Formats: sequence, structure tokens, C-alpha cells
Amino acid sequence: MNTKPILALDFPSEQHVFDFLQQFNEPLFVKIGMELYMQEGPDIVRKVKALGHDIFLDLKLHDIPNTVGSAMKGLAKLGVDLVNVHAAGGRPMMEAALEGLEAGTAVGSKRAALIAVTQLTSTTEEQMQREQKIALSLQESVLHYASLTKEAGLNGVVCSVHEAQAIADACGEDFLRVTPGIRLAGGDTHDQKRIATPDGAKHDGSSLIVVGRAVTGAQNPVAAYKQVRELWEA
Ligand SMILES: O=C(O)c1cc(=O)[nH]c(=O)n1[C@@H]1O[C@H](COP(=O)(O)O)[C@@H](O)[C@H]1O
Repeated sequence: MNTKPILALDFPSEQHVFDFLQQFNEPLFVKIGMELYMQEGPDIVRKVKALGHDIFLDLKLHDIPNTVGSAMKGLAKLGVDLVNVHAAGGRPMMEAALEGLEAGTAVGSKRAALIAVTQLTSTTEEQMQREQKIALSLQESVLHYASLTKEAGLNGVVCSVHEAQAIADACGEDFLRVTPGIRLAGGDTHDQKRIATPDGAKHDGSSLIVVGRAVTGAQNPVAAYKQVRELWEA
């Protein structure tokens, strides 16, 4: 899989996306998430793909197994590279997602990698224990979800950099650790709680990093992306 930093296209419209992307003169690995997809629908995926970019379609599906399986079957037809569900949906739901994805992938095409969100990077341990009533440390909860995800046959998880190495040790190097919550040193953390720098992510066991506002909100997004990429690839 492409290992470039995944750029989160968290924009409200297609026009914002095209204005942003035309600043870059190279194929990127981009993420289309809920904000954009809810406004523009599947067409935005087709249009960004037609520009030659690899795509992580981040819709974080979480529903009963039948619904998630059917939705994944449809999403598979978009020909993206990476898709996700919430591990909290349970093992049968994750297995249904995988079945749907396989069923919907065109013969001769490569199936998208399927990963599951463990604990969102905007969640703290204190919040998880108080609101979700999980009587574990955050690290234990994330590791538990990672094991469940692996048992269900998925390709990896979304987690923070702080849990990435422990997951690699428990689930193997090939099991993807996709880590959002990436910031350049001293940057605004916004709503993220478990954050790291691109070089920290590389050092601490991430397979792929997801970067949004540190680049999209920068004065010079191309320069910020270059800086992130250099730190990640150093
Ligand atoms: O699945 C994700 O991509 C995701 C999971 C998670 O735990 N935390 C998280 O921030 N994300 C996504 O990663 C991106 C992070 O954006 P920034 O905080 O702007 O870098 C957003 O598009 C989030 O939706």
C-alpha cells in the first residue's frame, strides 16, 4: 500500500476540494470522510479517484451486521483503497463488512483494505471510562479491539500513535496501524486528545498517518504537507 501521509479532505464542498488539490502537482493519498461525503455523495469519490489519487473512504460504519455488510458491498464498487468500520460494532458486524466488501469488489480488482476504529483519537482514558463504562485502561481497550478486529479477519485498525507499537507487537507488523491525531510540533491540537508528530508516529509504530488541519489549515498547505512528509519519511 501507498505509505504517503493520508491527507484528510475535510471540506464542505467539491469546489473546496478541487481548489485545494490543484495546489499539488503529484498523486496523493487522500481521505474522504463524513463531512464531504454527506454533502457530495459517491460522485466525489469517483471524481477524486479520476484525478489519480489513492483514497481512504472514512465512513466509520457502525450498525447491525446485515446493514453494514450491504453498505460495504455498495462502497466496494467505488474502487477505493482503504475503508473503515467501528470495532465497537462487534465481531459479527466486522465479518459482515468483510464479506460485503469481498462480494462487491469487481473480479480482477484489488479489494480495499478494511480497518476498524478502536478508540477515537479525540477520546481520553478518563472520558472512555466515565462515558463508555469500560473498566480498562485506554491502552487495554484499544488492544482488545485490535485483537477482536484481527480475529474478524480485517487488515488493521485506526488508533493513536500511543497504542501503535503495542498493537504491532500483539497483532504483527503486517496488521495496519493507521494513526490520525498528527500535528507538527507546537501546532494547535483542536479537538484531538491523543496526538503525535509525524516523526513520533514513524518512531512509535504507525503504518500510515492521517493529517488534516495541520496541512489544510496552514498558510501554505503545500509547504506544510512537504514538512509532514519529510518528517514521516526521514
Ligand atoms: O477514522 C479516522 O480517520 C479517524 C479516527 C480517529 O480516531 N480520529 C480521527 O481524527 N480520524 C479522522 O482523521 C482526521 C483527523 O483530522 P485532523 O485532526 O484535522 O488532523 C479527521 O478526518 C477524522 O475524522
